[in-house]
Amino acid sequence: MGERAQMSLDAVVDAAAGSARSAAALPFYRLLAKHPRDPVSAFEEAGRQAGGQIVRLNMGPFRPYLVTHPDHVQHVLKTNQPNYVREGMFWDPLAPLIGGGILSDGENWRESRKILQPLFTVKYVDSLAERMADILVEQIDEVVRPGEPFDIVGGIAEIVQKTIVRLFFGDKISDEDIARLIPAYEVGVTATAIRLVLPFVPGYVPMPGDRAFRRSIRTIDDVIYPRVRAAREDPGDGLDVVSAIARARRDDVGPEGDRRIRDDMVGMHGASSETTSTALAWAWVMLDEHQEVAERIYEEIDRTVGDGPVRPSHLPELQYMRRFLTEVVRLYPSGWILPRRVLETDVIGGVTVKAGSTVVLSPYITHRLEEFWERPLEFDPERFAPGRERRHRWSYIPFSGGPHQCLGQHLFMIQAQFLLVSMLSRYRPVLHGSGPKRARLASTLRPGGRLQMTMVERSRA
Ligand code: HEM
Repeated sequence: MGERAQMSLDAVVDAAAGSARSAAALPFYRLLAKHPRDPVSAFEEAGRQAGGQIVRLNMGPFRPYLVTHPDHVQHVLKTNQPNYVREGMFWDPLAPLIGGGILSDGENWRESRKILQPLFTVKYVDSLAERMADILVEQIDEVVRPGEPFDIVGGIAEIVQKTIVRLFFGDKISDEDIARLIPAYEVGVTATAIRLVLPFVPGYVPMPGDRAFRRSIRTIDDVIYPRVRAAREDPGDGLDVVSAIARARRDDVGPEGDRRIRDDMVGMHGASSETTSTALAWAWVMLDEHQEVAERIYEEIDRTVGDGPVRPSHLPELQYMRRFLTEVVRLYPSGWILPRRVLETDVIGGVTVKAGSTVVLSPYITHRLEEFWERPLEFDPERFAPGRERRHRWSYIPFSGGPHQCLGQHLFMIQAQFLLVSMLSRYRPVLHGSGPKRARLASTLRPGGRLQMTMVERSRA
């Protein structure tokens, strides 16, 4: 029997919820068995079979609803958002790392959001832009040795993370502490990845990676708490994020106040560095796979920036680069799944979702729905050219939407443009290894395999 037939057999009218139907069940465990080493392909296939309908992914004891149709996404993220909280099986494993601040939900999240929102307005982020451009160039010069291959995922992550830590902590953090913090964050976000695919395994059952995860938290806390205390003693008027938060939280005294700032700093690092690094790793893969796109980018950089250093005033002119990045995060949205717990039984698009269950939104799948995207699997930045494809507002959700919408969207765009232009105005990338690159499961979807790239000095005529 085909999977679709199986699904429709499983779908029954739920009398208790009036005319609402139960969601069809999709035997996800079979897809996992079919792609044993590649849960991302299993998930992609589930998305194709669901075709925008709400389905329950049957994983044995755990059966989350997969919600991908833009109308349904809008319902969960906006229309009835308070009913869908960011907690539950997917979030719980990360809770010891991210704590109870900006990446949580409820009252604490609301308070953090109110404090952090002013730090991410276009105006405020633009005021950091000069400094960000300088920090990035420094970091690129440290990591990139022209003519020598470097690991794309690791190398780009190093540049991005160091830049973010410098922006967040200003000169309140030493190079030695940065060198301890960054690997600890890396372990923190990767060690629990296995619990994402097996979210029904309770926290008390030991899993590979648990001890490394706990060690990483100890290191992070060892580095961050003293910085937080120092910022609270003397917040000054610095633009760095920890000082700004310390000023905003000057009334939250004692260890609890320290903890709230720590949670927001760690939450923001988690939300910003892995997502940005992953998107930028894919950017290099896309440049390599689409030479005609790369040529247009080179031409735009030559025309606007030339061989001088990129400055914030160049950014508005980098129109094609923006479309390119917008398309990169469509095809490879770093936040590929957005899980929520359902508080009260609800009906979405005629289908009942039950209280206590988990709803999984997936930008990755929504961005690939044929009904809403022309040639969805093709990489084509021009689809974002003014006046081109018209689309459903909620069919493009790389930065989520509604009250939890990403705070760092503008920061990402600026950082990504600075990084790419700084590198491409001086070098041409040569990627090693051939064939299409597959997404690999981490807390975000990184390009898989050992991807290496050599930066070759440009010859200018
Ligand atoms: C390619 C880059 C990025 C992508 C794809 C991305 C994506 C997302 C997504 C999907 C969410 C929503 C999570 C949810 O609804 O559960 C989110 C939230 C968030 N992002 Fe980003 N993000 C990126 C970069 C950044 C950067 C650079 C920052 C800078 C600090 C940042 C800060 C945040 C914060 C603080 C939240 C939590 C907002 C809240 O729940 O109130 N992000 N991001």
